[in-house]
Amino acid sequence: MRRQQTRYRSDSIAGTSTGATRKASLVTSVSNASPTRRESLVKPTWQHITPGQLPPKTLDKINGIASDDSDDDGYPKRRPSVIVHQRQQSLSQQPLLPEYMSPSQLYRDHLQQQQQQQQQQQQQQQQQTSSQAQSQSSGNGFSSRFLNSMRINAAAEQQPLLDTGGGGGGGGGAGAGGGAEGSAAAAAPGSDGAGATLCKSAGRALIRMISSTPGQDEDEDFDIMGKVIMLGDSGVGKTSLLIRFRDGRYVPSYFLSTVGIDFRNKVVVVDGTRVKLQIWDTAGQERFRSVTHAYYRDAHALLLLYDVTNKTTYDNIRAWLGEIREYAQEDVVIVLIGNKADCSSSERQVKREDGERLGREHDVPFMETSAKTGLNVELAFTAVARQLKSRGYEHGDDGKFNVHDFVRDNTKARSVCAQCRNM
Ligand SMILES: Nc1nc2c(ncn2[C@@H]2O[C@H](COP(=O)(O)OP(=O)(O)OP(=O)(O)O)[C@@H](O)[C@H]2O)c(=O)[nH]1
Repeated sequence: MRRQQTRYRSDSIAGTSTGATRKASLVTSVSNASPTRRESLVKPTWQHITPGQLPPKTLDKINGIASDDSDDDGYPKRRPSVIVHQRQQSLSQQPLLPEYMSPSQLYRDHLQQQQQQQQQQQQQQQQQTSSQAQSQSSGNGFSSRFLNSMRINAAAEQQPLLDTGGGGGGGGGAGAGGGAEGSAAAAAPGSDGAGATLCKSAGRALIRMISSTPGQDEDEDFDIMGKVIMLGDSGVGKTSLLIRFRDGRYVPSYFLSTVGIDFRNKVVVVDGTRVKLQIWDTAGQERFRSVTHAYYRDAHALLLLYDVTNKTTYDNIRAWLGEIREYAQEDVVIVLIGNKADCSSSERQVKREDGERLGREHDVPFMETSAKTGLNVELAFTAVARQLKSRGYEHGDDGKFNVHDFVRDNTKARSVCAQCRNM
């Protein structure tokens, strides 16, 4: 299914959100930094990506990084400390949208665009209602079938995102997930590229705004809270992985792309300690990059994803690491994830060994996951939760948790799901 083509620019990483020339290097997520990690980082360069389609040829080489990442530039290094709360404390004061989202002109512009699009849709809807079953809508060229399917799709998508019951579902074939899939499949063939783009943005944006309404989990009690950000190219499966972890289900979303940024909370119990993960799902598309940069700085952990069926997303991991060095804290926990491990070997473009090598090179734990089958999804978030708990050692942990060992000991081998095998 066609997804919007995205072009990454190398200049998108040139500036900082603060305007300061920050050159602090991201040394490691653990205290004994390996010098090889610093030296192996290469200059971030983005490549073209067409999620869901065959990627363009990988560049022959990626440029070497300027080694001006010394720590003595005087930039104040703010270390994110794990927030330790007492039980029964509520998160109800949390803003619906964080205050530092509003200064982003990019995001405001985008919201404006969406409002215009929604107004257009409402007008279209009124026209359709008055003309009773007209098959083609007048005006901007989008068919009524397309617009209807978009509404159905938004409604179907909204349900699982709002559902905090977690109810197992799995499989993604039934209920709301199935509805989303069905409407997506119905809409796409009838919509041209521009239509698909509108649908991706408008549909998902609407969902995001609605689903950001404070939910029942805000009152959940916890001992430790950590902010986790999911990063990676568009289409690697960040949203799918989050939904799988949060709700235990897989929702195929063929042409819906995340707009801006959103978060979900989930409490993970680690040896009796309740660790609340505030998980931020970012948009992989380059046009939202400046929005998400603002969130790196106080993140405790980053899940950095690539798609094992798309080599370009793997190649871009180095550029992502460059951004992390630029914007995140030095001691942020990073977990490298190769998602869509359920897919067959004929679809696979990145070997597991390549992921392992990249992880070693940058001194970050690596695992392959599948949002579709659930493979290692819990592990990814549990590893982060354990690491955060380890840092909040006043709750009894000795602080000697080793995330590398934990991931290595608990990673399950990939399995190919029957559906993918038959694709
Ligand atoms: N086979 C398979 N498909 C997956 C998996 N995870 C995600 N997908 C599919 O990949 C596509 C993109 O998934 P998303 O979760 O929307 O990707 P994303 O990284 O959030 O994309 P952006 O929101 O654009 O940044 C969707 O069609 C998903 O159904 C997986 O583990 N296995």
